[in-house]
Amino acid sequence: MRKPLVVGNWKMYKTITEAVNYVDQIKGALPTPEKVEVEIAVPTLFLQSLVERTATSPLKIAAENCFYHDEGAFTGETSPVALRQLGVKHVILGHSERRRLFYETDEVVNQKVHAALNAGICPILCVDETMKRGQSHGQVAWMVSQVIAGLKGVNEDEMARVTIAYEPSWAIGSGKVAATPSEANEGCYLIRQTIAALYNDQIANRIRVLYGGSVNETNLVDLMARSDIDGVLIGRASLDPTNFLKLVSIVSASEGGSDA
Ligand SMILES: O=C[C@H](O)COP(=O)(O)O
Repeated sequence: MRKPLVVGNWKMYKTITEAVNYVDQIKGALPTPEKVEVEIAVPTLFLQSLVERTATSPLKIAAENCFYHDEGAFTGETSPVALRQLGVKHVILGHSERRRLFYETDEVVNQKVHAALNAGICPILCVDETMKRGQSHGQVAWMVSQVIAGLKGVNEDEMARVTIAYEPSWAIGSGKVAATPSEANEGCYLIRQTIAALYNDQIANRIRVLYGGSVNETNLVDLMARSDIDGVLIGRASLDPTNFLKLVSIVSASEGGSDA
């Protein structure tokens, strides 16, 4: 059984005051980490302060991005080694917003995956589809190609630290147009099949695959009941602490559909 993982992605929202208030509000109210793992990915500016505030809490703080070199003349970038030293465990890589707005290619994402793994950080590799699958079969091939390219050179041992997030960009950010639970599950299933083909069934059954895109209170129960969805990456609906806690409790109460 794969343990569910809930990751709130704040993107570029909140001030440090809002961030601290939010974390103080939820850090003592979460289910035990044996039932569900809960993280929030926050802007780099807030990492140190929030990691310190959550040191004894089940809430973990993740990074939204990192660079693919450990150090050097890279103005404005964030070293994965420095993240690790802060106590950050997960980093989101290859989010569709970074691919689209910051021109991150598959090669860049793959370099970042390696840099994170080498630094001792667990990557959450995001893969995307830009339009509904029924509208273009090429979308499936494209999504699968991002999995293959993003994981190029990652060995079997390292795969134990990788999480994949299926985030169709047509479902991101609207709060309304989510993938249906069966579409979301199909995307996660395809990713798992790709991992089985690239590695083996054991690794495919062990890896956590998250769904992201307009997750909310209404669709989360159904999403979590699906066999290949091991958790969620939540943007907009994670911004309000009370709402985020509600979503975490839905995942915690889910029986989980995972097969492994
Ligand atoms: O990282 C989170 C995803 O971009 C989903 O965002 P959303 O829940 O606002 O659609």
